[in-house]
Amino acid sequence: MVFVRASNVGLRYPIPRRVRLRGEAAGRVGGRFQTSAGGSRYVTALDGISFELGSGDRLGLVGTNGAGKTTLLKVLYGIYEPTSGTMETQGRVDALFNINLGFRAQATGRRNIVLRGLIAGWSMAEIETRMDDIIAFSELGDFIDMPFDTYSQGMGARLAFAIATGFQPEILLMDEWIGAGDKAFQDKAKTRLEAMVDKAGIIVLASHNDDLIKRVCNKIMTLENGRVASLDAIG
Ligand SMILES: Nc1ncnc2c1ncn2[C@@H]1O[C@H](COP(=O)(O)OP(=O)(O)OP(=O)(O)O)[C@@H](O)[C@H]1O
Repeated sequence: MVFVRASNVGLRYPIPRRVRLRGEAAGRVGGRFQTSAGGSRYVTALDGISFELGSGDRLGLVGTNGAGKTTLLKVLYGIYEPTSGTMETQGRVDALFNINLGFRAQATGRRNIVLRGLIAGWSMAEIETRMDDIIAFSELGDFIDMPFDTYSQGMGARLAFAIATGFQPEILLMDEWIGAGDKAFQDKAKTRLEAMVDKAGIIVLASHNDDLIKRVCNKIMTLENGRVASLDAIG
């Protein structure tokens, strides 16, 4: 069974001692500055976040700059442990929220496919059987044997998307990366995402693009300064 369960999740980033804050009025963007009883200072990026997702759910994360969307994706992916509350996920998770994350710059596209497959827990034989499909979907042709750091942003995005979906994650986490692909690729990517959802996966998509959210998602969560302002079904 595939699920995501967030219970009262909080995440605080420590503020280095050398940083001097001059007490400006609270801004419209970002998390909240807080000071603990012991005098340590934090940016509270997530505060009391609770929600549950099951098979076929596609959650759109929206909110102003600094509202906590990327931080929530990172907690979901396991990059950060919540500083309070619990985040439980069941299912194979892959992420597409920083195109360069998890790629070896000097390795070829082909080698990166192998490395990502191994990290996701697939055997070499299983990786080989998916390799042609991933390369074909990326449309990189001979560029697949060029080093990753020679790719344009959109080419990197194509490979990242082809890999993340090619290894059939059950939970796919994404942000604005999709804007990096050209129009033809975005259409193709959307069709592939829909097919993935049909197989009863979970998608969490953080975006400022309302159209994209409406096309892909069935739930929408608005974050405000790290808190859930609303969580609604759409569609
Ligand atoms: N490494 C860090 N150290 C300190 N504060 C951080 C760090 N990373 C993020 N923050 C803060 O956490 C808050 C939430 O940031 P986050 O990147 O999650 O926002 P976001 O909703 O994804 O924003 P955007 O729409 O601009 O991408 C912001 O106030 C940001 O300054």
